[in-house]
Amino acid sequence: MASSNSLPLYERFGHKNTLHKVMEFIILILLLSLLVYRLLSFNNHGLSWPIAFLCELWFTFICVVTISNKWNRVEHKPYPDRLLQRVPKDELPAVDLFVTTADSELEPPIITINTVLSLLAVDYPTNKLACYVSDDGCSPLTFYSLVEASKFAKIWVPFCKKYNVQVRAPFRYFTNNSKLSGHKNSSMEFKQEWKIVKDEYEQLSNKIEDAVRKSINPSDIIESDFSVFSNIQRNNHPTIIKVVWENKEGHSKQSVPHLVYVSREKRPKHPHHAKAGAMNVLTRISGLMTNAPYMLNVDCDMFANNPSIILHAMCMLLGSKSENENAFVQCPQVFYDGLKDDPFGNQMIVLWKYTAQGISGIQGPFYSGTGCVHRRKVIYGLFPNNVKFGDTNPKIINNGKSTNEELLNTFGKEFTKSAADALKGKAESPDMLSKSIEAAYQVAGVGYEYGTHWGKKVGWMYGSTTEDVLTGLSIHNKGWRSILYSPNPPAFLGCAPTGGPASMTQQKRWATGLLEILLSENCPIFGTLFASLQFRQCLAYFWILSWGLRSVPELCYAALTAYSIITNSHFLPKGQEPAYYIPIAVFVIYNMYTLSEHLRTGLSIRAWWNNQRMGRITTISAWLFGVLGVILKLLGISETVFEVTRKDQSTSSDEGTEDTEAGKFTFDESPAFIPPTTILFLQLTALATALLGLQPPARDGVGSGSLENMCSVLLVVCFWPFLKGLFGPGKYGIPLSTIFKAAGLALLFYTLCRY
Ligand SMILES: O=c1ccn([C@@H]2O[C@H](COP(=O)(O)OP(=O)(O)O[C@H]3O[C@H](CO)[C@@H](O)[C@H](O)[C@H]3O)[C@@H](O)[C@H]2O)c(=O)[nH]1
Ligand SMILES: [Mn+2]
Repeated sequence: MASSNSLPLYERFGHKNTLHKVMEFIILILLLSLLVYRLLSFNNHGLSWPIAFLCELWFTFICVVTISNKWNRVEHKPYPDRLLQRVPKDELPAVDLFVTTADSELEPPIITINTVLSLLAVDYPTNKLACYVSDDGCSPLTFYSLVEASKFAKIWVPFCKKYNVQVRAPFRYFTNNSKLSGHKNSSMEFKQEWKIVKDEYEQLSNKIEDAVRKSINPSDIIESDFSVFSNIQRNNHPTIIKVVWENKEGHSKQSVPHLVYVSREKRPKHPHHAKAGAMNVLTRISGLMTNAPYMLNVDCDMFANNPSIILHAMCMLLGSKSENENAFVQCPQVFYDGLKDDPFGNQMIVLWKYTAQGISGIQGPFYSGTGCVHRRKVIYGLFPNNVKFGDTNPKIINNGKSTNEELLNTFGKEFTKSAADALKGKAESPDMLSKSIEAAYQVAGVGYEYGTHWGKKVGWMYGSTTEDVLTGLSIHNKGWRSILYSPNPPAFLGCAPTGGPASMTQQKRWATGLLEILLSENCPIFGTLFASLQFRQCLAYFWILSWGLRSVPELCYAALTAYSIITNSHFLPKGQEPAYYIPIAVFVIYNMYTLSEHLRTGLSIRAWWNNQRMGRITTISAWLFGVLGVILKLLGISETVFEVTRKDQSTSSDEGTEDTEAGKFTFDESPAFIPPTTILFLQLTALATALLGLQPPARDGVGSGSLENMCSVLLVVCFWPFLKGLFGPGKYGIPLSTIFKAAGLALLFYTLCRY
């Protein structure tokens, strides 16, 4: 792809942020002085002093890591026009598109097919794309929906390209443009086509809705295709691979990319490795069918919102100085129809902006599971120094040699040739998908991976419920870099979980998975010591992998607050000491700092507050339980499982009544709600003790003071949703059993404090 045209295909811009850096340093200095104060006054205080010291040591360390993470924030800008000038359209590299779904109830098929349709319609030559859908739910409904969607795609894809439609997920397109009036394009032809396409989409969604409601049996419709689904159990069934649509027309205005449905074999006694397992099967099947050198993967709810995204990603992957620089391009996770002011604190807008851009300036963003384009070679375990374009003897294992035997041991028999081709950069694929179906069945079986390196050295890595971070880490360990790309409009949009329980499930899984990595042989420290992970990237990984661990110091600090008031002792400096102002200053500056991050991102004060509050709630509920989950796993008592997050169907505008309720916190029987409820009870008890003058006399003359009281009030304010939950009806109320358990724990704590 050499060309005289030497303009770069993408550029990198740094952000200066002096004010933030100054604030970060002030906070760090204040925290350090608090530590010094603790050390100087270590004697004459009880047990609360060392506990507070350890907590503050942790907070200080996290502060240092955060400073490192955000030190050089960078952004990237691609130049697709330059790419198109340099590479003729039909010489652009092929890209395989992966969509995963796992449960047709939690992940309604209409959502999945919208994602698929948006991918099929991206602005990229259709003969260079192939879309593979993995269905771990083995659901005939999902399959039926895909078959119907592929028929609709034949008018949808050409329509989008002809009129340069911006949002190519039809459900979004038609809710945003539900009336033709006010549309930019007003030609007669457009109006007619728009109406036809809209009608067709309505029919499609009605069909799927009907099928979901069981009023029609999908098997009546395409019988022969459906027989394989009869009497099938989700967790015990053979592989099903169906070429839903094969593009035999090449690249033309009317053509639609290949679409393949895959439900890999599942057997109760064989581990399936959740999403990581599904991704590896997709990698192999696509390797046999199309073997594209690049692979995009999205979760079933993450539709392509920016039709140029693949072209843009290609700029960054093809435009690096050498091919051995960037392993993958990750787009931020952005959500559509996000609730106003982020009441559940899970839209992560500030996180993606400040932290991810910062890490982008070190070795590159973490791989976050969706909205990411990988080089296939990288997924096959290649090291950057082994990649030479068209290298005839690629080395997978970093010892300089790769024999056929190595390939066989690594990838398995049926896959040796495909892997060798991909590693060599040979882009030959069979001219007919159906020719490779038989081999595809073999690589999708439960037994295929035994004796190979899938999940260990190549492919998506096993051993964590956050397989994404683990897979990205193994790539960074090899010395690869990665790129964060945040285009406007956002590349992909998905659904953020709403309601308390769904958020808790997700956060618990993340905390578990991340901690699993930290406590395994994949701990990033080894990556820095023995492999090519940069030191600051190691810190960045530590920052995310330790999310769950944060619950411990936060819980201790909250408990100390109550303990001090109940026993009339103190763990924070007293009014007459100069150190009194340290915690106050930390509190004020830290909040100004986070507030300014939110305001600069265009978010409201309310959104800032919600994020602060949910930060505290999530940490001592879901994250704490994540830690417990890992401890149980380490003790061999239980296994960690991948619980899929519920994806709510888009709340359309006519459900206005629901809106005000949507942001309200909801509860279920989950034990994760016990610790926050307990903490709330403890603070209320403590404050009541203080207000009613029931505190025992202070032992050393200095009892609890204003700082402890302020802390306690602050905690009550943070846990306000739980206070309301004590009295809320139905799902808005904390279940009685949870309340009793929490009250019991609080009483136990109180008694232990007093005696
Ligand atoms: O056994 C499984 C379980 C899940 N999935 C798919 O994995 C994706 C992510 O699941 P979801 O429940 O939406 O989890 P989230 O917490 O929203 O996902 C984030 O976190 C996960 C790791 O915890 C990553 O895998 C995801 O890519 C990332 O978006 C979905 O497409 C699922 O269909 C499977 O294919 N098989
Ligand atoms: Mn998701």
